[in-house]
Amino acid sequence: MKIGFIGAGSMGSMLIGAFIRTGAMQPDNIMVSSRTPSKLAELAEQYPGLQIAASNKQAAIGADYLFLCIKPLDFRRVLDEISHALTPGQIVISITSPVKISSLEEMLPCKVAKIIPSVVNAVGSGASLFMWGARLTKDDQAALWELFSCISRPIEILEEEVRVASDLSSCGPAFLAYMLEQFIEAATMSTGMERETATALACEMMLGTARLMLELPCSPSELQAKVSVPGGITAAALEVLRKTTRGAFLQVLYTTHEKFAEDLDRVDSSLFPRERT
Ligand SMILES: NC(=O)C1=CN([C@@H]2O[C@H](COP(=O)(O)OP(=O)(O)OC[C@H]3O[C@@H](n4cnc5c(N)ncnc54)[C@H](O)[C@@H]3O)[C@@H](O)[C@H]2O)C=CC1
Ligand SMILES: O=C(O)[C@@H]1CCC=N1
Repeated sequence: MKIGFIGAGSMGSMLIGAFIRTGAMQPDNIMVSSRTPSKLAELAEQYPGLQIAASNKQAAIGADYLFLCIKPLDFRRVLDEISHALTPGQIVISITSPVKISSLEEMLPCKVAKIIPSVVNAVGSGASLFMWGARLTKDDQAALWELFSCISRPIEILEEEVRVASDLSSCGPAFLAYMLEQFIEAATMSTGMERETATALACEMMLGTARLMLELPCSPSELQAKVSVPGGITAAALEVLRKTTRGAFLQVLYTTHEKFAEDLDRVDSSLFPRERT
């Protein structure tokens, strides 16, 4: 078994670490290439046995799975380097939303899957968003599903809904971290509570809130009702929160979708410069 990774930034390193820690991958089976050599040295030191590739092509040759953990506008260069080294039986996994499966299948001779991870997969939590390329067999799909089950909850989505799904699953941790930051800041500023205490309370609360909604299960409104004693403190404060944040997430989604539409155009022009511009 050979597993190649191209790109060892935030997501490449996260996936390698999570797969190794859960025993889903052995370091000896992994070969990584990246534009940033310091990241590669760090990974090799952290996971003895992991191999550093001299080039992207070397990481690609003979890999059963090849993860492309690079940004959308880096795809053209990397695909040009590796496309001739790939064969039909290999599986390329792209983790980036604006590069379409159809584009990858047009440019590569192998099978393709698009799987969007989330930073929270680092702790075996969160979802991974699955979109299948046309060349994958049922066995390929089952094997990828099992692999990602070790670090996340795989959820199949339509490629057309990748933006909103990524907003919830992959951008979401940043959005909620921002809101927690505001909550913690308010607690420490207004009462003088230690930041460490406020942070621990807020994090445990967030973890428990999500678990309760999934495990009980209950809807967000049911959970609000459970906590809000009639005429009590939470109900009064929720009114303030509703007024001050109304429409905030519609604005957030409007922003991500607008940026995504621009990215799709830029990626398409970079992948197919003559044909489609
Ligand atoms: N950061 C996140 O939470 C998530 C990111 N993604 C997607 O994952 C992709 C990677 O994101 P990050 O890891 O956060 O970015 P990053 O900037 O941390 O890492 C990108 C890596 O690609 C390497 N690279 C660039 N050009 C290269 C080339 N020609 N050859 C070899 N390596 C090259 C860079 O050296 C860098 O290590 C992006 O497309 C992003 O949209 C998806 C889900 C979540
Ligand atoms: O901010 C970004 O563009 C990436 C996509 C999903 C999460 N991070």
